[in-house]
Amino acid sequence: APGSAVVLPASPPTTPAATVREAVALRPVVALSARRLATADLVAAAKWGTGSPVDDPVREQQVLDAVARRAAELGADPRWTARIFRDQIEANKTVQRGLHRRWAADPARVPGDRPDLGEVRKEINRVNDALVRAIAASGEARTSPRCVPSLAGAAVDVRREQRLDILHTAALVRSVRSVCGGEGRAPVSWPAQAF
Ligand SMILES: O=C(O)C(=O)C[C@]1(C(=O)O)C=C[C@@H](O)C=C1
Repeated sequence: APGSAVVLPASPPTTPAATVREAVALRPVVALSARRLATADLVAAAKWGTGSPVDDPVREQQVLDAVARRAAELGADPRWTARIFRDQIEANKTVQRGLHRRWAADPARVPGDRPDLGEVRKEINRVNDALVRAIAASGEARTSPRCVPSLAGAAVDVRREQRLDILHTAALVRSVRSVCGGEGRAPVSWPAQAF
C-alpha cells in the first residue's frame, strides 16, 4: 500500500567515493602499462638473432620528446609524464632482456615468427598516446595520498586479468614506479613504501 514501503537507513559506503574515483582513474594507466609491456615480447622477437641491441637511445629520445609534447598539449606536466615514460622504457627493456635470457637457455621457446620492428613501433606509438591521455586524466589520483594503494590494487587486478607471468609482473611494477607523487616533490617510489 502507498506509504508502507520499508525505508532502510542508507548504509555507509564501504569505500569513500574519492577512493573509488581515484582507483578508476589509475586503472587505465596500469592497464595501458601492461599493454605497452606486451609489445616488449614483439620487440624482443624482432631483435632476437639480428644483432640489434635492446637499447636504442635515439628511439628512446623520440618517444620521450613526443610524449612530453603531447602532455603539454593536454595540459599535463611534460616532465612528470616523461619521467613515467622513462620507467615504461626501462620496464620494456627488462622484459626484452628476460625473454632473450629465456630463449638463450631454451631455444625451443624462441618465437617462430619475426615481427617487423617498424610495425611494432606503430603499436607502441598508439599505446603511448593512450597512456599520455590516461596520465593526463589522472592528475588528481596521482597526487592523492591514496595513490600508492590504489595503484597497487590496480596492478594486482591487471596482473590477474592478463595472467601476467613473474617477468611481466615485475616489469609492470617497475613501469609505474613514478606514477604517484605530490605537487612539487619527487614521485613516491613503491612498492618499497607501500609494504
Ligand atoms: O623500439 C624499440 O626498439 C624498443 O626496444 C622499445 C623501447 C620503448 O620502450 O619504447 C625500449 C628500448 C629501446 O631503447 C627503445 C624503445
